[in-house]
Amino acid sequence: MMKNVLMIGIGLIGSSIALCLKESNEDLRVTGFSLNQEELEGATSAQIIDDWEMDLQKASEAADVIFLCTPVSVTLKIMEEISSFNLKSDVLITDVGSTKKEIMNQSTLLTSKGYQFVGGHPMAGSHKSGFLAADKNLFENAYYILVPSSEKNKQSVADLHVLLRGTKAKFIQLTANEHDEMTGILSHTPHIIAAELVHQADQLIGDFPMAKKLAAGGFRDITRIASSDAKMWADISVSNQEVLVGELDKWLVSLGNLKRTIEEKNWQKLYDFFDLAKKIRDDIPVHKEGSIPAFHDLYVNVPDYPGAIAEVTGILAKEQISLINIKIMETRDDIFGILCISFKNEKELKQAQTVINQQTAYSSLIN
Ligand SMILES: NC(=O)c1ccc[n+]([C@@H]2O[C@H](COP(=O)([O-])OP(=O)(O)OC[C@H]3O[C@@H](n4cnc5c(N)ncnc54)[C@H](O)[C@@H]3O)[C@@H](O)[C@H]2O)c1
Ligand SMILES: O=C(O)C(=O)C[C@]1(C(=O)O)C=C[C@@H](O)C=C1
Repeated sequence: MMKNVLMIGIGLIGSSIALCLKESNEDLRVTGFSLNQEELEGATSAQIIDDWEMDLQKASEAADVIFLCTPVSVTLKIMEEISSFNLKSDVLITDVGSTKKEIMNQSTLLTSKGYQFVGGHPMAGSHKSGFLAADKNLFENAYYILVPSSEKNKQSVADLHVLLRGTKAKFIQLTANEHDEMTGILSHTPHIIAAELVHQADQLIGDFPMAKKLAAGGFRDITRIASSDAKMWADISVSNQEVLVGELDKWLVSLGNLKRTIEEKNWQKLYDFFDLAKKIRDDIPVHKEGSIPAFHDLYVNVPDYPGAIAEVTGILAKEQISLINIKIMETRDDIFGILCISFKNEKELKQAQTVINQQTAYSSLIN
């Protein structure tokens, strides 16, 4: 029988999930809801959703499954709103928010009415927003965290595994506290630090306009996530306030210690600091399959890059190797560049290097 899935929010995550649902479930009708008609029409034309509705009550009451894919503060409000509707008695409601404690607390508004709620968070994403960035491969091999609201949720968790199998994600269960503690350190704090680094650099650029050109490798790598959506991150920071205040307190202390070590020119202590960080970082399996997905980057040296981009992408297309990102890193003022091409997994990265080596004279490096 046809199941009605309601996607509340059809941005990057809602649209990417919609594509995965449609890929692996034939008997689904996906309806989109948001406040933006242009977005709803665009996502329908792009065949991400089957139809759309701007009446939340009507859409929610017709749904068998509801995905809440809006910024966290909006999700909290919508949970309250839909809890007053006459939803189907067996409706399954889930969300994708980056924090879980507030969401799970709010879910009692739904579970107290007998509705099933399972908190969710696919641990993959991007600094891009909106349905135009939708990607059905976004969650492949990533962890998809589920937070059941009670023991009675077992069947709903199992139903979500089946419904979401097209994501090719790995499902794990955590409590809301475990989730917020870990993501606070591994995801939320890095975003705060990346944004603060950009603010600091902006002051420098005011004094030395030339600095913009020098903001190459290291700065680019550590600040990519500062291009993320401001509303999403303001919401996350407020929602995970307790963990983040604790984390930032620890940072203030450790940065103070580091500052003193540099003031003292204590070379050995600084060496040990960087050496230990390197050992720990090298041991975190961010580049291996099945862990937090990372971009698998190939750096191709292209002295005459305008023609080289077409040549390299042409070879990859011919060999049916899909790239997920391509950028030019200019290291000098004259025409000289390094193409940084990102792949979804290590296998495609290595295949790409092999065919580029075989079919061009460009040198390349995996990093
Ligand atoms: N972007 C990521 O990397 C990522 C990864 C995992 C989880 N998340 C979480 O997923 C959720 C969505 O993030 P995204 O990146 O898809 O955001 P997005 O900005 O791409 O999309 C947000 C969607 O919510 C809709 N929306 C906003 N306000 C609304 C309102 N008041 N009523 C109805 N709809 C409204 C927008 O129209 C849009 O469709 C957030 O809770 C975020 O924390 C994001
Ligand atoms: O890759 C990125 O751009 C992300 O920021 C993705 C990221 C993360 O911090 O890992 C961001 C927030 C989400 O809740 C989950 C994933």
